Amino acid sequence: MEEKIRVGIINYLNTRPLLYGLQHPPINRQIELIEDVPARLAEMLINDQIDVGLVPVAITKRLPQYFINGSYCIGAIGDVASVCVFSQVPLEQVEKIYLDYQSRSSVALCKWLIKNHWKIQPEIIDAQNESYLKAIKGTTAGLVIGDRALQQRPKFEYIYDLAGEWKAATGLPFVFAAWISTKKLPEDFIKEFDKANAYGLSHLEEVIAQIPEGIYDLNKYYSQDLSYTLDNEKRKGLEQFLKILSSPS
Ligand SMILES: C=C(O[C@@H]1C=C(C(=O)O)C=C[C@H]1O)C(=O)O
Repeated sequence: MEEKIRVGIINYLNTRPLLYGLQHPPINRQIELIEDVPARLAEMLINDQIDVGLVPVAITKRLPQYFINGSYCIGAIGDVASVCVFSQVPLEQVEKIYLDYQSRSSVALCKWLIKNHWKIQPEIIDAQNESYLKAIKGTTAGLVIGDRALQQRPKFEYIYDLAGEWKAATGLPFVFAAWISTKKLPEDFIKEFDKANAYGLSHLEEVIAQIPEGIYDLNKYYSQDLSYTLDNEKRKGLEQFLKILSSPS
């Protein structure tokens, strides 16, 4: 039997439509799915433990060569809802900001926004584990991504959505993660893989039906907040972000 292609995928709700597609035939027979948080998937790609992964685009600067596969990504045209700085006070009064240890792209974006868009000078702390969520209070704010961000939303008066802030700063959509590999993948595989992504995205009702009802409207999340197509505008946004990351700050 042919060896399976190891595919790393984020274990948040944001990927569930893509996951749905990948769990269906024929692609499901060709791949082994490995689920983890974005920062861990990035390490797995760097260490050759996966062949392709929906990994944070910010880590491409650590790869000697890379390929962006297919026509789908985790992106947003405006507010994304699940990547935000949460605070009890307005940004101008914030003294410390914790950055999410599960993230790579949003951490880099947040640092850039702090310096170039918000123009504030808080102390920046890299969170090490989940306990930082409890430290977000008073003049201490925190960047939180994924499902945990959706859970934080009702608890905070001030919410700064990073995709919306990027859009305000640059006029462009933002790409958080894309299907990145360090080696060229077979063309026919990419074609099937892309079809599977499209299949999942065209079955949102079924995807949502599999998830227990929570605190956020998933129909809105999948069809308005997140934007999965890696179109020209997103590629422009991605290019601009990668340029920022490679320029000395
Ligand atoms: C939209 C999101 O985008 C994510 C943010 C990432 C990052 O900051 O590195 C990576 C993958 C995505 O899961 C989210 O997590 O909610």
